[in-house]
Amino acid sequence: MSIQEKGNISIHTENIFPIIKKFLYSDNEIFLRELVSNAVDAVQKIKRLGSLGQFNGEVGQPLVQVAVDKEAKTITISDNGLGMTAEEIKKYINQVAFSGASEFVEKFKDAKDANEIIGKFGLGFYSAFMVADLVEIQTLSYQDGSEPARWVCDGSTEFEITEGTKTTRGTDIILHVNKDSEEFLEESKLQEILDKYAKFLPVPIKFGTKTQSIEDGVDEEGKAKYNDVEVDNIINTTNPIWTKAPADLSDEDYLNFYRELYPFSEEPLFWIHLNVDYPFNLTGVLYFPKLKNDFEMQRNKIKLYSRQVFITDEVKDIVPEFLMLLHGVIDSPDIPLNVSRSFLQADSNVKKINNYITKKVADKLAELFAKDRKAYEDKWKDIGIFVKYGMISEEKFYDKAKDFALLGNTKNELFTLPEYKEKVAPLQTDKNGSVVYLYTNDASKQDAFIQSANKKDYDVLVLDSPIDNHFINQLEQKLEKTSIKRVDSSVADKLIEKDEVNEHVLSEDQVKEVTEIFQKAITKPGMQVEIVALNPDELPVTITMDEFMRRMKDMAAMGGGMGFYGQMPDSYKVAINGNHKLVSKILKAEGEEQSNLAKQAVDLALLAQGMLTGAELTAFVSRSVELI
Ligand SMILES: Nc1ncnc2c1ncn2[C@@H]1O[C@H](COP(=O)(O)OP(=O)(O)OP(=O)(O)O)[C@@H](O)[C@H]1O
Repeated sequence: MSIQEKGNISIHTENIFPIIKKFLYSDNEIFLRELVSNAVDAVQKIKRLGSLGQFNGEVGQPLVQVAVDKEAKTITISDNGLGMTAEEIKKYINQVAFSGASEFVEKFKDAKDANEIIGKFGLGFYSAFMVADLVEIQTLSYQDGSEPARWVCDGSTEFEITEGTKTTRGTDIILHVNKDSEEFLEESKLQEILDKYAKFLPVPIKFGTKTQSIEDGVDEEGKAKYNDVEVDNIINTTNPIWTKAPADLSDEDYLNFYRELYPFSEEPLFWIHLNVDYPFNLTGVLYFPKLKNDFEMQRNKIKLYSRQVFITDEVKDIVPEFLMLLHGVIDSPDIPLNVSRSFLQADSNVKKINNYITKKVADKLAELFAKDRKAYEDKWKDIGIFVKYGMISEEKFYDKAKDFALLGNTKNELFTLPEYKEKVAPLQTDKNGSVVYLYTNDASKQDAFIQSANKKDYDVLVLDSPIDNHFINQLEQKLEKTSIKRVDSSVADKLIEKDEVNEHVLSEDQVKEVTEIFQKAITKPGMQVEIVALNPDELPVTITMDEFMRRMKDMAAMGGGMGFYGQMPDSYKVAINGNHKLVSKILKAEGEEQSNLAKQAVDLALLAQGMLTGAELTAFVSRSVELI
């Protein structure tokens, strides 16, 4: 066989392959994605040429094959696509689409992974050199009178084009796998990579064969007979549901697809089919999962595809942050995959896509709410977190969600924001005209406070998830004339300040005396005694932390830039109900009996707050035993 041409791949300066290898080593598995998608492209091109009447031959059954030969240490990717002439190889393969290694290195400085550069430089084909030290192309073009061509290159800038041996239309890419990459000669490894990147490619991809049991007539007893036969192992589904019209799909189709993507997950709550072609192209299906407690585990479950080729499951900048817990697939050829993250954030398509997804999610929730409120309420436990997170982080989402966000109270009733305001405004408006919403973040711990509030016919919301602190702040900013207080931030009578005041039964001197007695009885630091005139039915002693102080401390603890408050010692109010009969009893008592009664009352209040521990708890128990 005579050599037709020897030459240099047109890159200036030195060899780029060592650079490719060095920089891209971490995800060298993408060579298969690149070569298989080139093969798929070639098959689709011949189909298109056929339908345009520019190719009159037999298009045949489109097929891409991946084969491995362990002995020869080769991986071959074959297609029956349009093939290439020797001229085309020179044009498309030899002229690497950038001007040189120096530009490459310059541009690649900020890139974090191979994805970011491979496509950008039209290097898809050359990713083969990440795993092979010799790459061979055997190809036959569809064009009339074409000769088969062979190209071979050992990873230097030198190549060789000769006559080829291919007798049917299409291309074989043969990789002679290098020493470091022998793991790719394992079928299981290749299967895994194909599953990851090629599972939904639009052309059937064959990877070896598999045994299948098929029905073959009946036996003497009339029972079906089965025969084991070898069939092609087609690794992909060529038309996944996101490429179809929603009208052609049933709920079962969506659920099956979900099961295929996340085999061991619980059923999703509902889903949204995305489908736009202007001003950007995007299709996909997003599922609302049933949330578990471990949110981190559930992030990064959205897979990003470009024309059915898997690209990444890091969709952080494409999907709004608050929807990162959704699962599913997004497919868009319009997302720039080959640029750095900071560029992505500024990209106008990405912004539009972000807004579109947010809007679709809001519309879907509004629709579910309007169509079947009961079903929506049943799901609220799971979707509440998305909705609240969305309301906090995206203004536009807040505006839509304010009509379908729900607030739940300690009686397990759910209200929309307007409904809740209407419910509580009559009783819970303070003397300044502000409506006060009360909430608990731990209903069992704050039970005594909840009961006191309920006695006054106040309603208490349950806002006990980690996101609720932020949600409360957001609501206060957005809702007019509304303040939100934790139910234990004050004694019930003072939670909502009214004009009417309870009469004190104590004289001024008695107030002083009671204050002194209790101050002596308290051993914990940071406790402020205050004598208040409450309903005689209320508890004699109540310990509270001021709402403002508590929030500042919570924020400091979460690293919210409130360091100053974080360093402040805890400070509590000890409210003594001057109208309680125990207080008159204490006033009448003397000496040790008096101080013991006061101590006992304070300890009971501490106990109710879960603040009585250690030696103090032990002392309380012995004192209690004495008293009974
Ligand atoms: N299997 C094939 N059959 C026919 N032509 C091919 C095949 N593989 C590669 N080519 C040709 O070689 C060109 C270069 O391929 P390469 O993968 O380097 O870049 P690309 O596919 O154009 O872009 P990218 O892969 O970066 O998205 C292709 O555009 C195509 O014309």
